[in-house]
Amino acid sequence: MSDEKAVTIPAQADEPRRADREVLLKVTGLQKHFPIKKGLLQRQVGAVHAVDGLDFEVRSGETLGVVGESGCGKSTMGRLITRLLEPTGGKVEFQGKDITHLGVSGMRPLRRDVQMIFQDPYSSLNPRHTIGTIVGAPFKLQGVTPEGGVKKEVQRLLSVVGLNPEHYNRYPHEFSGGQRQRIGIARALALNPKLVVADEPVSALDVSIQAQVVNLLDDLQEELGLTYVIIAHDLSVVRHVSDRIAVMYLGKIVELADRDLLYKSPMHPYTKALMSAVPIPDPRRKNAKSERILLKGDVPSPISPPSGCRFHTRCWKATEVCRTKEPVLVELRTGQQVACHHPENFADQAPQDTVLLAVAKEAAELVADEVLAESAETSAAVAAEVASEQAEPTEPTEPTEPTEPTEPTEPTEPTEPTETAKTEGQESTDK
Ligand SMILES: Nc1ncnc2c1ncn2[C@@H]1O[C@H](COP(=O)(O)OP(=O)(O)OP(=O)(O)O)[C@@H](O)[C@H]1O
Repeated sequence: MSDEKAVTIPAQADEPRRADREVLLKVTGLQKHFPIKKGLLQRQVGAVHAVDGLDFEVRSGETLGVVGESGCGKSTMGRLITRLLEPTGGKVEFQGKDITHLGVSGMRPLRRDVQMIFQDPYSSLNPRHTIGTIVGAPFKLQGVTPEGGVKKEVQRLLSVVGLNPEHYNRYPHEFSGGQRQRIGIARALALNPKLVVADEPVSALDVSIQAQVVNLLDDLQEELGLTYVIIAHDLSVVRHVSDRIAVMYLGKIVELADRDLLYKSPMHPYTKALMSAVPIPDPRRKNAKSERILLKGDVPSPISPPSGCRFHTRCWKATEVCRTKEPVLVELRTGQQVACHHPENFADQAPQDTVLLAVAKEAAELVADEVLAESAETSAAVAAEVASEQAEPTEPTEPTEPTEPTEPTEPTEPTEPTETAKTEGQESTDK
């Protein structure tokens, strides 16, 4: 079968800048707390804080990658923004319209514009229906008759995703995993959506097929002008397709950055740990020793998340401020927001707080020495680079970043390389 046929469409010239594009999706303070009920009376005894205050926006035509370990709330976030779940708090706006609490009938017209692709192509397709019925179902549900009829349109969609249109009458079991995911993609595209939320679209697939499906999504985006939110637990999946990446930890975004910035100089220690877990073919690192950061234990329970910075129980940089004060997600560098008191590759945001917590010392034992040394070095080097970049414009004495952090009690010294080097050095010696 024609499963892995790639759809190649030339890249579009002079794309508008991201900032000039329409904000398609805007999420403010988004929360989902699943109640925990007990006893005969089903009284609520607690809640799973699956998503606990997300703020981000997605602009038309861009791809936002969302990554994080299992259980950090990625899927719940995906279901909230597609309104398959009702948020507990916060706001979801689509094209400027508040859709947070729209009911079934209110959501109906929007269902055309927002579609979801699911992780498991085996369970998401009804085995008793032909792929013609499956891909044509959205037309039936929405009462839409495409030009030329449903069959013709379904066959067109099948060929768009690289499947043989002649296989219209076949059943899902006759297809491989990669082909089934293509069927799922064809179904999601049927109504010509604006936003597609793909929840781990390739993680159930064989590694050899993953790249083909990711490339297909990429090609379709260019051809159809789609906007994606792609959820993955693995940074390698989102690396090549995302414009920006949000890193989630225990229901929160800890870092949200332009893809290149994130890979070049991750700021949150959690991002750095996630990245070090993925072998990245980087020629500059080919002679480097193993830089793996092993994270201690599992993600803590979202029923009672840790105080302050939720990552402090596993972070090798955690100090008292991390335990007591929740860091705010702020734009420390243009295009890079981070919620951390002691970011990597940047000036310390709480330089006065240098005594490591006991858990941090334990966590540091799992971090390779090279990483700890590199942490100190790169922070100094990047801060120096930032300082020299900022020295180039006409006002060489102006040290401020374009966007000011909103945290008023945390005065930052983003461009002071010696401060970073000193703080990082202090931390290293503290260990
Ligand atoms: N319907 C539900 N009722 C109660 N708790 C839930 C429900 N759905 C998800 N959770 C919990 O919310 C937390 C976040 O789950 P979610 O599936 O969103 O995480 P995830 O990052 O997508 O993980 P995975 O990659 O394993 O799917 C988990 O602790 C999960 O057990």
